[in-house]
Amino acid sequence: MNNVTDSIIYVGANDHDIDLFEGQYKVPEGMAYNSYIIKDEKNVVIDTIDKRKTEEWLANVEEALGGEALDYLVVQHMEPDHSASIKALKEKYPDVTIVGNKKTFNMISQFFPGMTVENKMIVQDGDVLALGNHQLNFIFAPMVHWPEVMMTYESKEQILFSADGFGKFGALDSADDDWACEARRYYIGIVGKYGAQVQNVLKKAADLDIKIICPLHGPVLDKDLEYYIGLYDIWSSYRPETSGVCICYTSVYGNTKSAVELLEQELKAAGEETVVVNDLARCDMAEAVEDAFRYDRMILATTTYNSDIFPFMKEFIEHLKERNYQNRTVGLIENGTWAPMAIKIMKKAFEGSKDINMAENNVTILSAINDKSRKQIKELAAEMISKKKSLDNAEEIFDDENEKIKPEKKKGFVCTICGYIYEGDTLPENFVCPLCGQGPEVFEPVDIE
Ligand SMILES: Cc1cc2nc3c(=O)[nH]c(=O)nc-3n(C[C@H](O)[C@H](O)[C@H](O)COP(=O)(O)O)c2cc1C
Repeated sequence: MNNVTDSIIYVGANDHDIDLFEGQYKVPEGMAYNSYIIKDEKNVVIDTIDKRKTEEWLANVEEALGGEALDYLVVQHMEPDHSASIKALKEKYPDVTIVGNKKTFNMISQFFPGMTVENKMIVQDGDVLALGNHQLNFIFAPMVHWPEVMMTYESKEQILFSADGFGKFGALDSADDDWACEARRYYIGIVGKYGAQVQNVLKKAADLDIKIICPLHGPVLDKDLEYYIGLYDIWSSYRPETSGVCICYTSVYGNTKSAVELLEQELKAAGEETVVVNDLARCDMAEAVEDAFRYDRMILATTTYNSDIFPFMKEFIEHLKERNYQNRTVGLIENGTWAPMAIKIMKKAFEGSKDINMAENNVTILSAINDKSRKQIKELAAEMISKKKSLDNAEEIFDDENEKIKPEKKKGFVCTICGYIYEGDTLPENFVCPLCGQGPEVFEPVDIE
């Protein structure tokens, strides 16, 4: 049993058997499902655990309670990797009071049909639950990444229980000690679409004095918190984190791949330090998506395929758009043997995306590289070098007195059910969300980058 502090005990479990997390993410280092017990006059467990580890978790809870009663279960997130063991816990501790918000209990009735919750506490954003010395402050975090999500700030020991926020892929006993890589792939994959909502939560958290962050996946974070919060601020405001070029390609017979290799050589010869290359047919798609968001520039290289683009490239672009890919420079390379049209199709795909700076010097290969396309590749490399952003001011613009001014944020309202964002200073009366049909009551004000 690992103690987070004298009164806060980790009761989660590692899962090394899971092959795909959330049905799509490869997790070679497994997953940790975290849960925490707070011991005080009233004892609390923060979230349950995936059904794959219910028995181990119940044993951990029992050991941590040491024969004392369990008074509360706080349900921060209803996704089954956290809520699946609610029924089992209730059977073992029938007097436990379940703490959640209105949406939580709607979902409980759906995931556990027929289960009655006799002892429930429905909390509002900002409500406080006193446990004795400890005090739980509930912070709603809608669409980070489900509608019902709330975080919990324990104000005596200054601990933020951050639900899925600040989590990462990988079991706690895995050899992987590079937090950022698997936290970035996890964030961009699972939370990436909801940058505005994460910014909302970061704003609320900025007013708190936080000493420890206890996420529902990955390690407890108890030092250098500004590093982790800083990364979340970059990721959730869709700013590039690292200067570099991410090249993602597909190639059936190797000619488009040769063009990518030539471009990579040209970029490195011109002094580009970081060039990462992903073969979309063979790489982990989530890793390629992570790279696309990490770097400030991207090259997409693909074959024309039955008058469309190659399937893996189509899938990749959809993954980027679903996660609001924006604020990047993009260069395109197409291959075609009788009617190349990949550049036209890829440009169209990004038409609705924000702040995509399409390169002027794109490349068309007619089956195999020739002198003309070789020259285009050199020109594209030169343009990508010239468009390198110095990231310390990438997101800021300088006025003529060379004063750093932040681009002003626009006002908007976010639907806490589906994440749709309405841009405008006021939300029209009786506004209905075009995505999920909910009314104005589910919208919250948000600043838009
Ligand atoms: C199944 C298949 C369908 C293709 N469809 C088209 C097409 O519709 N239009 C076109 O100009 N080229 C088409 N091509 C040719 C490719 O775009 C490309 O020129 C060729 O595969 C060489 O590039 P690679 O070596 O990178 O695969 C097709 C190729 C394959 C294998």
